Amino acid sequence: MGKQPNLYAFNDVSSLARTLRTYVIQCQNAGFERHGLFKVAVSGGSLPSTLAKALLEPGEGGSDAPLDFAKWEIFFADERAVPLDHPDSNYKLLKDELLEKIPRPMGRPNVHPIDVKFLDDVQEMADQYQDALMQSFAAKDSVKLPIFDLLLLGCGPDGHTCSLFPNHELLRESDAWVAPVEDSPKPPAKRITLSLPVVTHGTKIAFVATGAGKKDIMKQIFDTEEGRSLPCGLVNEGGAEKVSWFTDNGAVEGVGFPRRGSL
Ligand SMILES: O=C1O[C@H](COP(=O)(O)O)[C@@H](O)[C@H](O)[C@H]1O
Repeated sequence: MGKQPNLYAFNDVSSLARTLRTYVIQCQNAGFERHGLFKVAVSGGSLPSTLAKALLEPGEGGSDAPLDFAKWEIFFADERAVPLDHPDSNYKLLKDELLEKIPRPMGRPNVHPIDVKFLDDVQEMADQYQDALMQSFAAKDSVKLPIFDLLLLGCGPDGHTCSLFPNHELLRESDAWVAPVEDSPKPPAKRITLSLPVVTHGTKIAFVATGAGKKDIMKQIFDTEEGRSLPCGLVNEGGAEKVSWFTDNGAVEGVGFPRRGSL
C-alpha cells in the first residue's frame, strides 16, 4: 500500500483547534525557512471559524510559538463571484472570523481577494487570479505549478472541496491553476477555484471537517471505492502523506480508516 493521508480525530473542536494551531505554526515556520514568507490558501464554509479559534485562542496547552502574520500571504482556495461584502463571499467570512480580529502586534497578512471588476465574467476573474498567483510565485514558465506552503480545505457533505464538485469536468483540468465555475450545484453558481493539480502540489494540505453532518461523507471517502473518486478522495490520492485531516469524533463515527489523536 502507498503512503496514506493522516486522519486525526479529537473529542471536541477546542482540542482539534489546539492541534491545528501547532500544525499551522509548523507549516508557517517551514515556509519562513524556505522563502521568508508563509503562502497559504484558505477555504470558506465552516473552516474560517475553526481556523480563527486555532490561531487566536491558544487555549490551555496550546502552542505559544509566535505567529507572524506580517509574513503571511493569503490566497483563496475558492471564491464565489459576489461582492466582497456579500454574505456569500469567502473573503468576507475570513475577514469577519479572523482577519479583523488579529491583534495589531501580530502583524497584518497580505490578503489576495478576487478582483470584483470581473463579477460578470468568471473566466476573466480566474485568469486575473491566476496572474496574481504567478506574480507571487514568480513562475516564468506556464508548465510550473505554484507550491503553497499550506492549503486549508473544507469537505462538503457531497465530498466537494474548494469549488471542485463530484463528477464535474473541472476535476480533469490539467492546465489552469485557477478555473472558472459557471454551474456550481451549491449556490452561488458562479465561482472560481484552484485546480486539483495546484491543490495536490502543495507542501502540506489540511482538511478540517467537524460535526455529525460530515460522518456519512467521511465514511464514503475513507472506506469505499467510490469515495476515492470524489474531489476530497482525489486530493487524498494525489497528496497522500502530505494530507492531514483534522476532525472531531462526530465526523468520523463509524469510519474504519486508522486514525490518531495527535500529530
Ligand atoms: O462552498 C463551499 O463549501 C466548502 C465546504 O464548506 P463546509 O461549510 O461544508 O465546510 C468550502 O470548503 C468552500 O470553500 C466553499 O466555497
